[in-house]
This record gives sequence, structure tokens and C-alpha cells, in this order.
Amino acid sequence: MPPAPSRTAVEPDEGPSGPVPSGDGPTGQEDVIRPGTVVPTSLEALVERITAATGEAPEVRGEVDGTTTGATLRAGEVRRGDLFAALPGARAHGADFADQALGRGAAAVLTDPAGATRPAVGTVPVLVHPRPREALGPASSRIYGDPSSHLALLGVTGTSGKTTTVYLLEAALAAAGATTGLIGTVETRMRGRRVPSAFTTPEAPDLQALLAAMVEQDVTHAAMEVSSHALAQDRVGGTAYAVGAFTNLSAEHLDFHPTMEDYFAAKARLFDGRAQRHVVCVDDAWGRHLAGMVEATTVSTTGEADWTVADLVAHPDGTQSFHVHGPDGLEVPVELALPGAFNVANALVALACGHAVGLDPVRLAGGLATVAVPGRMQRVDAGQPFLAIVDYAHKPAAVEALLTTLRDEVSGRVLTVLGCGGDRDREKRPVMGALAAQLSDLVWITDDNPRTEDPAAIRAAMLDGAHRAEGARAIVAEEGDRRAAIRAAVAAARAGDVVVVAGKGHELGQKVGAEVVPFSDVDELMTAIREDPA
Ligand SMILES: CC(=O)N[C@H]1[C@@H](OP(=O)(O)OP(=O)(O)OC[C@H]2O[C@@H](n3ccc(=O)[nH]c3=O)[C@H](O)[C@@H]2O)O[C@H](CO)[C@@H](O)[C@@H]1O[C@H](C)C(=O)N[C@@H](C)C(=O)N[C@H](CCC(=O)O)C(=O)O
Ligand SMILES: Nc1ncnc2c1ncn2[C@@H]1O[C@H](COP(=O)(O)OP(=O)(O)OP(=O)(O)O)[C@@H](O)[C@H]1O
Ligand SMILES: N[C@H](CCC[C@H](N)C(=O)O)C(=O)O
Ligand SMILES: [Mg+2]
Repeated sequence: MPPAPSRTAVEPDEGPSGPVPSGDGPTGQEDVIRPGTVVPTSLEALVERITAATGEAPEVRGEVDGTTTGATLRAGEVRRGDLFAALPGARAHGADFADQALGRGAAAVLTDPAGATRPAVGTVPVLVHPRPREALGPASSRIYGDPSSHLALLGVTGTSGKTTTVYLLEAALAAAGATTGLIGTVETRMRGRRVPSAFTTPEAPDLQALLAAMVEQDVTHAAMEVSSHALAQDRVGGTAYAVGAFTNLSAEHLDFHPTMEDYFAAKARLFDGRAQRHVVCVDDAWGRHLAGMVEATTVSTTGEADWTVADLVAHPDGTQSFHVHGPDGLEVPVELALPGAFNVANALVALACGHAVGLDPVRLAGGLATVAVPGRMQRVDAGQPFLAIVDYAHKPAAVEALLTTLRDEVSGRVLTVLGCGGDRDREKRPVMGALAAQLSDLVWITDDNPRTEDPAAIRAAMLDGAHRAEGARAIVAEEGDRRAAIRAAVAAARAGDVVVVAGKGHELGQKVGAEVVPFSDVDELMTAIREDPA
């Protein structure tokens, strides 16, 4: 029998314009991860769960004696018996697609009062809730048998380092004897299988389906990234965490969050009681603020905390050795295959998370020595006499951390290829341009994913920042064609330099308008080096 179509494998990233997975897998090889088994759930049980979780009973229109056998918020993916969550959005109202959902056999609709007025909606039972996104998480969890209560789920939030930390955590947990799962920007992994992700944190029904699949696969511990979008949009409602962890906070997504305080408040929702334990990196002021608000185990690479680092040695091959000092006099030697102080912080968070669920720190640390994270500080090596790196830095703090680390690592020059994505935070563009100009010797400002924006205007904003930057040292060139920019950087590289291609990391496509053009920074860099090894 062919495998059932997996609704977790493909999701629309850019909404109505079509499916555009944003987190293509690192290798291109895709497996099928079937959604976990649903527990047929009566509408009465859903009403009860939603009421308990949100403090507000949904108004039921129509018969309440139906049963749901699944849930989705995408009308085009409804299967017979599903609860269709018709959600209000920035671009559409899900209720506008109710005809399609009901035509595909939706058993009931969850929507808001505005959605309930759409004529098509009223032909099946309707649960009307003022905050249907808040209701959808608990409902989905109920439909999938509350999977997060059957494994230890460790959630990592923060502006930077989530993906890296969950990979480190996955490896550490496995080394300490756990059977692991992972959900994040790049992919979902369980039991040696992987599917590329469309979101960093899946929508609630997809998340619960994945967690249920993990439970069925006897996964004991799962590490997942929890984005601020997910927290703000209640994608993780109804999900119980054994541990919630915070890496750091810096300017990003200010198109979605009106202020830094609002952005922090979204991240802080992971620490509102849904996690049994908390791990907080207090290297930045936001982390210290959070640690003052909630009971937390703290980690720091620079100051006092429950978990700290000593005897750090950064090796020329990009690996690092250090000792971790933990609670109760714990001292653990660590070998880390990733460079940079920021990755030491990520490793500390991972170790403290594993320890928080009762695993042995020495065994946990044993898992860190070989972890490579797709598109994060990824070395591209074709025997060339200079270092070549692909990295996912696409926000100011990441660009700063990346270029500062590389500057320390090489004796030669820093050659940077960088762009900014379209339809995303515009404020970060001049800042990223300025940082590149300040911390590099040569910079090529190029295109990232322009999406629906004019790429020349995005480059202009970055160039403006680069030209105004105080103390800028770099020669800055504009080359919109990313392939040409990578080739130009490789052609300019001399022995001892580093060429860094930043912003797209593991991504396998470039989003231009509604199209996705196949593009891999790793492949392009490798090809350019092979053709011109210096
Ligand atoms: C800002 C944001 O996250 N928006 C997400 C949100 O959009 P929205 O609520 O405005 O919904 P909408 O597109 O107006 O559609 C309304 C409703 O109609 C439904 N619909 C819509 C069209 C259709 O044909 N059929 C259909 O049923 C949709 O499923 C939705 O429920 O819900 C939609 C449905 O799931 C998502 O596609 C959309 O993701 C957008 C495209 C996106 O790019 N999100 C990114 C920024 C994101 O979520 N990123 C974070 C983290 C980033 C990071 O880590 O840096 C992530 O977790 O991935
Ligand atoms: N702890 C950290 N502090 C600052 N910068 C970091 C840290 N960890 C990683 N980075 C930088 O940020 C980039 C993104 O890292 P990573 O993918 O691990 O973070 P993320 O939080 O998952 O990001 P995203 O939200 O974009 O998925 C890396 O490629 C690196 O340049
Ligand atoms: N999860 C991030 C990815 C950004 C990746 C970068 N390459 C871009 O397109 O801006 C976002 O949706 O903002
Ligand atoms: Mg990520």
C-alpha cells in the first residue's frame, strides 16, 4: 500500500499564491513522516477542552453530536471528518474557503463570529470562539491524544540560536540514551527519517500530528524550536513542555511585532506556566530580565549563572574545547565542533536543558563533539587555501556574531556575500549593511529571497546602511545576482582569507515573486571554488 499523503510534509508558506516550503531539507532527500493517529473526538469533548483551555466556551451552532477525525486550517487539505479551523488572517479569512473545506468533507468548523456569518459555514456544526487560534491548539492536542504529555518536549525560543541549539540538544539527548525527535526551521526528524519544514514552528494541527507520530515511534525526548510567530499566534497552544529555554533577544521581525517589548512578550509566553522547567541564557539584558520574572536555571558564557564555561580553547580547525561548570559542583569537559562564543552559549543551553530532564551531563556532553548543523557555520571544503563558510545569519545580531567570530578565526581578510529577504522586517536592512561594511574587508551586497519586493530597493537600503556606517572599513560592491556575487568573492579570495555567504544557510531555493528558483549557497560556493580554487 502506498504511504498515506502526509499533510505535515508540505504546507503553504506564502499563503494563497501556492506552496513554497521555506525550510528545504539540507540534503534534498525527503522521507515520509505520517501524521500520528487521531483519536475520533466528539464535538462535545472539543467544546469541553476548548472551554477549559481558553476560559471561554465556544458558542455551538447546529448539532453538537458530531465527531471529528482530524483538524486543519488549510481548506485545500481538509479530509473527510476533519475539523476545519476557518481563521481570520492578514491576507484572507479562512471562512472564505469554507466551500472548499466542506466540499472535501469537513465535519465541523471552528471560527470567529465574523467567519460564522459566511453562508457556507453554517451547513455543518460550527464552534464560534472569539479567539479561534487560541482554541485550535487545545482542540488539535485533544484530537491527537495529547501527545506532548507522552514524551518529554523541550522547547527553545530566542532570536538567534534556536536551530543550532535543537540540533545540539538532539545529539546530546541521544548520547544520554534518549530516543529523539526534532522539529525546527530546517526539518522534522525522528527515528532517522526527516521531512523538510515549511515553518520553524508548525501550525497547531500539524505540530500535534508530528508529536503524535513521535509518540507512536516511541520517541522519548523531542527538541523543538518555538518561534515568536508561533507563540503570538498560539500555534503551540495545548502543548506541554518539560523544559522551555531562551537563548537571546535582538532586533528582528519588527514587521510583525510592533516593538521589542512586544517581541519579548511573545517569547516570554513560553515561560507562562506551560513548561515544567526553564533554562535561560542571561548573556543579554532580555535574558536577565526573563530570569528575573520566572524561576529558571541560568546559563552564561560571560557572567554569573548556574551553568558557566571555563578553560575555553578555540582550535584552528573551528572546533572548541571547554569545561562547563554546573549546579552542585558539576564539571563537564566539552568538545564542540562549531566555532564562536555564541555556539558555546548554544551548547550550554542544550546541556542545561538535558540536565533539566534528569539526564547525565557527561553523557549529554559526549553527544556534542560531532554535531554539524545544516547551513549554520557550514564549511565548504574543496581543498582551497581559504576558508569558505555558509551561514544562516539574516538578522543584525547574527551577522555581528558571525563576522566577529570569523575575523578572530582567520589571519587574512573577511569577504562577505550578504542580502536581505523581501516581505520581512525592513528596519534590519541598513543595519545589516552597516555591520557587513564594518566587520568585513570586501562585501558584495546581493539578493536573498526578494519575494514580492523590488530586489534593487532592498539592496539600496543595505547599501545606504553600509555607506553611512561609522568606521566602515570594507570595499562594498553591489551584485544582485547571488551566483555572480559568490563567484566574485571566490575569485577575490587569497590564501588565509574567509569567504562567507550569509543569509540563506540550508535553503534550497530563492523566492522571486511567486516562483522558487532552485538555489543552494553550499552548491554554488562549492562550484565556484572548484572552478577557481585560487
Ligand atoms: C505572519 C505569519 O506568520 N502569518 C501566517 C498566518 O497567516 P495569517 O494568519 O495572516 O493567514 P492568511 O494567510 O491571511 O490566511 C487566513 C486563513 O485562511 C486559510 N487559507 C488561506 C488561503 C487558502 O487558499 N486556503 C486557506 O484555507 C489559511 O490557512 C489561514 O488559516 O497563517 C498562515 C497559515 O498557516 C501562514 O501561511 C502565515 O505564514 C506566513 C506566510 C509566513 O511567512 N510566516 C513566517 C514569517 C513565519 O511564521 N515564521 C516563523 C518564524 C521565523 C523565524 O524563526 O525567524 C515560523 O515559525 O516559521
Ligand atoms: N546564540 C547566538 N547568538 C547570536 N547569533 C547566533 C547564535 N546562534 C547562532 N547565531 C547566528 O544566527 C544564525 C541563525 O542561527 P540559528 O539558525 O541557530 O538560529 P534560529 O534562532 O533558529 O534562527 P531562525 O529564527 O532564523 O530560524 C546562525 O547562522 C549564526 O550566524
Ligand atoms: N524564518 C525566517 C527566515 C529568513 C531567511 C532569509 N533567507 C529571508 O528570506 O529573509 C523568516 O521567515 O523571516
Ligand atoms: Mg531556526
